[in-house]
Amino acid sequence: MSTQTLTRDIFDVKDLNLWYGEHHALKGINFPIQKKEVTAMIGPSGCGKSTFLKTLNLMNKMIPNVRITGEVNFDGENILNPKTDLVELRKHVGMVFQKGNPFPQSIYDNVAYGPRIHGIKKRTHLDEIVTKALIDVALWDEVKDRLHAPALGLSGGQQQRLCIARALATKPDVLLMDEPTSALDPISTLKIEELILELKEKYTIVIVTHNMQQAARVSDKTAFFLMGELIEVDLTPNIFSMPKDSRTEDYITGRFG
Ligand SMILES: Nc1ncnc2c1ncn2[C@@H]1O[C@H](COP(=O)(O)OP(=O)(O)OP(=O)(O)O)[C@@H](O)[C@H]1O
Repeated sequence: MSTQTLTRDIFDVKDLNLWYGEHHALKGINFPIQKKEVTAMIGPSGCGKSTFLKTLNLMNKMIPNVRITGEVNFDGENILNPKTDLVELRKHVGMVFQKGNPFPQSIYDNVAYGPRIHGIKKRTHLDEIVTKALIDVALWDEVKDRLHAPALGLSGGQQQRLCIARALATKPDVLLMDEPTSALDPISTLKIEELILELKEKYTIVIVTHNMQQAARVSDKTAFFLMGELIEVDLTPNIFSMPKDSRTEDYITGRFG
């Protein structure tokens, strides 16, 4: 999969539909996502934000009874094509979940996990990758003296930064984040938000958040989902100050959801 492309859209999603059994969870989504921007997805519970996010690296492909139609073009290739190599795709499109979910291994082994899967065995090379990823998430100073201690001994906020480091260690192009701060205290949340703003220099970030202030603080574009439909996507200040659709306005002004 080439990481070179002439267009600024890293994803171009066309007429995407997804069903869980009979339930039509994503309805005709058309959504270009631009490189090196932060795109936030907001909307009431159950509107399909996580489902959409997971479709970008096919995390939901293995769920029984899922049917997906349309196109999810990543770097010019439709990943819905059955030939897509999922391990390779997830190397390029990493994911961070709601709650930091480190493996029950050392801090070092958590970060080295992805590179090892991709065949990197040389200790000096792994050391370099682990150090860089931990520096990138501003965790290095806190853990450099205990790299071989269990990752589960870290605080919740540190665990979440470790999981971001683990995702960064395979050098992805895109980082998908599913409510990455919902289980964190305000200070840890602030650190992750600062990190997102730094990471967007190098990565494309797509984030699901329930926190509209967070979307306003960290994202360049905001997409509003409602009952499986993408109602509108625009520059974040436009969505929060002059949304085009009355349903977006009702949601952001707290009239429902
Ligand atoms: N594995 C699954 N099997 C069946 N239905 C599912 C599955 N995952 C999600 N759904 C359904 O699909 C719809 C969209 O769910 P999704 O998790 O994408 O919404 P969301 O907007 O991310 O919600 P929340 O904000 O509460 O996390 C919901 O009705 C949900 O119940």
